[in-house]
Amino acid sequence: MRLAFLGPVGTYGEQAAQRLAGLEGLEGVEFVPQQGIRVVIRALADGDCDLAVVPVENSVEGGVTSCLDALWEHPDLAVARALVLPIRHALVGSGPLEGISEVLSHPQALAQCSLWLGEQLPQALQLPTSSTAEAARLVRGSRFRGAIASVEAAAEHGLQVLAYPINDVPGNCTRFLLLRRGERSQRGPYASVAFSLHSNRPGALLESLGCFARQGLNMSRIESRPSKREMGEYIFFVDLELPEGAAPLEGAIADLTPLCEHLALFGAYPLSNLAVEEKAP
Ligand SMILES: O=C(O)C(=O)C[C@]1(C(=O)O)C=C[C@@H](O)C=C1
Repeated sequence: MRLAFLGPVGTYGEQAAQRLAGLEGLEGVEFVPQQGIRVVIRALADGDCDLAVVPVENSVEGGVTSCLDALWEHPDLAVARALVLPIRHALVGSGPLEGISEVLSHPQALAQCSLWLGEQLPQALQLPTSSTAEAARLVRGSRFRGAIASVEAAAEHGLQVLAYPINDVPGNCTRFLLLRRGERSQRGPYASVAFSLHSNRPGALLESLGCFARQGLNMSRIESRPSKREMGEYIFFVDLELPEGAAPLEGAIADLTPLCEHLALFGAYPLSNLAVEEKAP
């Protein structure tokens, strides 16, 4: 079984992929690194891989927009499981911290460390890369370039840890999804849906959210993304808690369907939260 993740080795995506494969009880998994989140999803959609792991939301920076857009574009993909991973960034490199004039990393990681960078390396140029581990790979051999990546990525790519932890919020964590092709389940403690509405009129969004409220479903997240067709037209992404099985979800979807131009259930699935487990005594 081939599992696509955001490469190269040493990304948080790889850590999440290994944990999620373990939680699914999968054996003999071949972890296949890819060059970007959209490429990860395409590897699954095109049949090159059987599973994919992608980040969907960070506790500080919010939704990973490329993941949300790709889910909307691929109705053949389903969410099988979710995992919240604590994210503890390090500044890694080969020279002393004082000599660093360029910092490379994934834009999400640069944003998650922006206060630290502003205080410790205010003059350094910030350069975006396709992943944190790619940044680590690129700074090898340089004394003036540093990367924001995990401590594991530093070891993987033969770099020193120059500062740790450097994320601005101590509880920084990212939610990852395990995706597969095929039917989207309606059974599980969490569900993700997205919809676009027929009409842009007063109360239209309120009416659509009422479908969840009437079934007693708690929304754990709502986020809108532009439809990309015209200004002011949106797709709404909603995560729901399903404490009482599939029936309330089926009821909500039945009520919501006539209000929507397009409605997609990405699946109902279990979620493991390693950030909560880390805090537990
Ligand atoms: O670059 C990585 O290591 C990733 O796994 C990507 C990613 C992201 O896209 O959010 C994952 C976790 C962190 O939030 C920072 C970067």
